[in-house]
Amino acid sequence: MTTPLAIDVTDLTKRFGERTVVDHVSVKVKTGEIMGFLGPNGSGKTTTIRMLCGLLVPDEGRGTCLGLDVLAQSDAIKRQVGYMTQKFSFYEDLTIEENLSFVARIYDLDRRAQRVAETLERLGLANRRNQLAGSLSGGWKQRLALAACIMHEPRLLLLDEPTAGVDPKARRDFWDQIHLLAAEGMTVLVSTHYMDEAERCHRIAYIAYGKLLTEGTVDEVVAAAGLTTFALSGPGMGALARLLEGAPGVDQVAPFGTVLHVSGRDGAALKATLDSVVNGTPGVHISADAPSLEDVFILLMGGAQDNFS
Ligand SMILES: Nc1ncnc2c1ncn2[C@@H]1O[C@H](COP(=O)(O)OP(=O)(O)OP(=O)(O)O)[C@@H](O)[C@H]1O
Repeated sequence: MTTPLAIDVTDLTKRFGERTVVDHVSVKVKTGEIMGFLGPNGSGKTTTIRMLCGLLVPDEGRGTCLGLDVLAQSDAIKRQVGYMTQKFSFYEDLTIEENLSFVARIYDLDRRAQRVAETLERLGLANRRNQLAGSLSGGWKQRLALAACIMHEPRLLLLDEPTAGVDPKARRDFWDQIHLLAAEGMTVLVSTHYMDEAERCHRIAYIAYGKLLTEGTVDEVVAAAGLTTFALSGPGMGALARLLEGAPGVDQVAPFGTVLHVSGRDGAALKATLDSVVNGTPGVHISADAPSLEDVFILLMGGAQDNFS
């Protein structure tokens, strides 16, 4: 049996005044899939996500979200969406449980006490139910925010840069939780700038200047970029980086700690440049390396800027 599509949209376009902010974007997301949206600041990720779930009406395009028409049935879609924005707010002098009860009342949910109890349990907040929200660390605050937006049992969860400013352990816990929700059948759309978050998504889409440049699993996106990458290490990496910038076959030079990643789409030209430039530099070690997602995104961003300017 094939998994049904939670999202199936074609040519979504949004203009603000003269500017086309999202330009004919087509996306399919399966039910229970975690889809990450990446791209430079202001590239249209949030606008795309908001159109996908009925929060914003597209100027062009068509399609369905949760089996409902994104143009004609946006109100019905919205009711089945949980949206965790970057800036979530609580009453700091209310406990976790009181905050959730308050949210349940605002949204006029039925079975309020039961929903609050179930959500506390589901997100591992039950032991802390009496703790004041104002005294929580960043990671627990974020978990409370997640609890607040899944209490009405949405089928689609939108996370806008969910772990900005949260420490690595809390980020990992948060992502474990997101995977549990997805395994229960919730579809999740995430916008992020973090490579480690991207790598936790089932699929990713890269958007720049309103255009969808690539999408797929991390491995597919890396393979589709067709990059050859070499890792250089040894003395004088700074000087070597300056020599290699813009040389034939070199599309990008990026330091990763003490190692220099040098990448290009023309593998033979890149190898020839490295042979001639690095030859004669004593102590420099070169090895072929797998391109990282970050290498690919930096390249895509550079290419998009060239096309845009
Ligand atoms: N309601 C609006 N009216 C006018 N312009 C808008 C509106 N909403 C967004 N924009 C503009 O559209 C562009 C895309 O914004 P969007 O928030 O979708 O980008 P983003 O990729 O999510 O960015 P970031 O990574 O910075 O959050 C930006 O230039 C933004 O200023």
